[in-house]
Amino acid sequence: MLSAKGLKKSYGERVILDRVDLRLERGECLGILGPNGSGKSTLVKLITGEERPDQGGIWLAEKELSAYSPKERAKKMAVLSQESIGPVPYSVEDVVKMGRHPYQGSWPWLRPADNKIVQDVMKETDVFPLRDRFVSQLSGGERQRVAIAKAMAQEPELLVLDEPTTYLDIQYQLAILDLLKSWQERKQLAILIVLHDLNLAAQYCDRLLLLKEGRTVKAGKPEEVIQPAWIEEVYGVKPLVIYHPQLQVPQVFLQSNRKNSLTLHHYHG
Ligand SMILES: Nc1ncnc2c1ncn2[C@@H]1O[C@H](COP(=O)(O)OP(=O)(O)OP(=O)(O)O)[C@@H](O)[C@H]1O
Repeated sequence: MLSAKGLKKSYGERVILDRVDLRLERGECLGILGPNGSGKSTLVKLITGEERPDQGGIWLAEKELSAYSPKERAKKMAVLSQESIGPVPYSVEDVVKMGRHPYQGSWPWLRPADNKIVQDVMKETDVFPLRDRFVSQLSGGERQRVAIAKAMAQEPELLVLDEPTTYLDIQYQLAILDLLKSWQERKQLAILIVLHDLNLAAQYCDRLLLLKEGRTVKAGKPEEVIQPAWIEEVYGVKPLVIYHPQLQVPQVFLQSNRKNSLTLHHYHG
């Protein structure tokens, strides 16, 4: 569905991404991990065509990304950022309808078949009861569901998300990721997702790519990537990695670097 080879990007003298390769099959979820400033969002910008690489190539469904018109590209790929829909004064239904833009023909642009898709995705994402509300009146979690509904209405084959759960509480984080997972399985959707939460990434992603200073340090299945040595190399912290008792995926337990000194302090009264 998506492949990238030898991606390099610099801003001025600074190399932000250096020889990054990736491959994503239909129906697969690839998580991009790495510390602040490691180049994750820059990688996303290259893949969505917002920025061009200095070197290397990107292929979307076997065709070079730069060969797509914006409309053709939008039929293949939908993009969702942290705050993908601002507090705009449009109704939820109008925003979801915007997802049908790439399929817009001549007037009347929203055919009955388009309208049915809009109604169906609003029900699937549970925003149907909110359909007449202004997006500006919704909570962050509700807005993110609307953003997903709009992306679903676009009927992409690849969905690219940059930290979609950052501002959400744990209930909404799981709700959004579960929604994406079922969409992935039902439609064989390919997902490329930037996540900061290593534990959620290990649970939801089929493969992970770990970046440090613009380079791939490790790529592979969660059990290959979420290992103490790689985490320490990339983040500079010493985690405990334990397998989830029910899901059998690696989970990271953090412990403060100050733990020993605090214990000593306590001990000496
Ligand atoms: N347009 C730009 N011009 C100059 N430098 C930039 C530009 N965009 C990003 N950078 C720099 O590139 C580096 C990587 O940024 P990027 O946003 O890709 O990191 P990230 O891994 O997504 O970080 P975070 O986890 O904090 O969101 C940072 O040091 C950033 O300051």
